[in-house]
Amino acid sequence: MNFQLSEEHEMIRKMVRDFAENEVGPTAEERDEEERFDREIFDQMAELGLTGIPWPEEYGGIGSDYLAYCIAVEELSRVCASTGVTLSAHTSLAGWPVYTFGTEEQKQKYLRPMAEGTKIGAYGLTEPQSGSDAGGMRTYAKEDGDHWILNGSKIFITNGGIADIYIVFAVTDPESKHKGTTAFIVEKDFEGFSVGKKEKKLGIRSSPTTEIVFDNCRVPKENVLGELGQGFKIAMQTLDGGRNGIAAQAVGIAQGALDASVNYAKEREQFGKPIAANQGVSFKLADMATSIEASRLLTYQAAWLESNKLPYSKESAMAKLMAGDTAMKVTVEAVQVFGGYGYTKDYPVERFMRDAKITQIYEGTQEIQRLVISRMVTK
Ligand SMILES: CC(C)(COP(=O)(O)OP(=O)(O)OC[C@H]1O[C@@H](n2cnc3c(N)ncnc32)[C@H](O)[C@@H]1OP(=O)(O)O)[C@@H](O)C(=O)NCCC(=O)NCCSC(=O)C1=CCCCC1
Repeated sequence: MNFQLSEEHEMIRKMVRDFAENEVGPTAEERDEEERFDREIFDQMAELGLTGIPWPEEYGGIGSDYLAYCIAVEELSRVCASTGVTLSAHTSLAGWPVYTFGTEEQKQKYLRPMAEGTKIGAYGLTEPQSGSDAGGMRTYAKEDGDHWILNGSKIFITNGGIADIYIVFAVTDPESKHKGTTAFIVEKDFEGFSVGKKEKKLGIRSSPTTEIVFDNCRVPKENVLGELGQGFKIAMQTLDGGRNGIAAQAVGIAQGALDASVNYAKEREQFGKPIAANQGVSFKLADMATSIEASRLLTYQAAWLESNKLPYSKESAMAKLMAGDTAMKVTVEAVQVFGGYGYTKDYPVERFMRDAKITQIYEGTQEIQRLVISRMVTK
């Protein structure tokens, strides 16, 4: 067993950290305030190869692995969780299903531009009536000659409105329950596709979250992803890998909050000494650091398993559960270390705290992670 990252992984971490600190961090607070997505940052990520980390060069990627991708999401989220999730949804939720289930033609047409970063990807599963119960979706697809006609809507779509390519799930055979769902690749310019309401959110405010609407949306038959009726399994398998990305995002948020807290605790003096000299503060920092390290190890393990084509559904759910709870706990503690200043926008910890909350909700709530884990440990 080797816990040392490879030279390639260390190099990717250093490259992304430099980029995050110099290009992403300085505008994070402003973009959060203005709820503004910055396409230029995405384009810079594309130039660095970050938009296609795990995909082979033949599909426009840099041919690295899922661990390198998680390290990138972690480092981005250490300064800006919105940028972290933009990359996570783009890679894990849009790129992955095309790479795994797409035909050669679909990979060249859709994965390549996503990997090269000329197009942005998104994933549409959740509907107003079906969140945790993903199988309860109502978006319906009907055959019409060479096309499928989609009707319905999806909500809470990360990268909604900025994405060019949407991986969408719809019922093609209502009689067959889970086996009656099919995955489609929908382009933003397809007739009948539109972007609906944009959400105003507590956190990850510079990552757009919207509704997407299908009003007799015409999808060519060659845009069915995988087999007819295979959609639910594609959706679930996609989420397994997506959870690694969100676990990495949570680790990054928590690390950013810890780093800020350590610096502050060493500088801030009360009663004639730095507050870090008090065990009431330094023990908090010790607990924060320990939970982050445990979350990181679970996350890297899940990403390593995925990279090595070993089963990882349980491990990715565990990583997301542990890291999401850690991010929430650590960021609340970070605000406490900063005291009154932590509650203001003069320091980043209030943003980290707001951003952390979503990691306990999306890509499956913590309760759904427990459901997935408990089903696997009791089977
Ligand atoms: C886990 C879950 C609650 C399960 O459901 P049920 O009990 O209805 O389904 P069940 O009876 O477990 O299964 C049906 C078939 O499906 C196969 N399968 C299940 N998991 C998997 C899997 N992991 N891999 C392969 N096959 C799977 C299962 O074997 C069965 O097949 P069979 O009929 O036996 O042939 C599922 O619904 C879920 O997960 N919800 C959370 C959604 C949720 O997480 N959104 C998140 C939306 S996206 C999002 O939040 C973000 C997007 C952008 C970025 C940020 C976040």
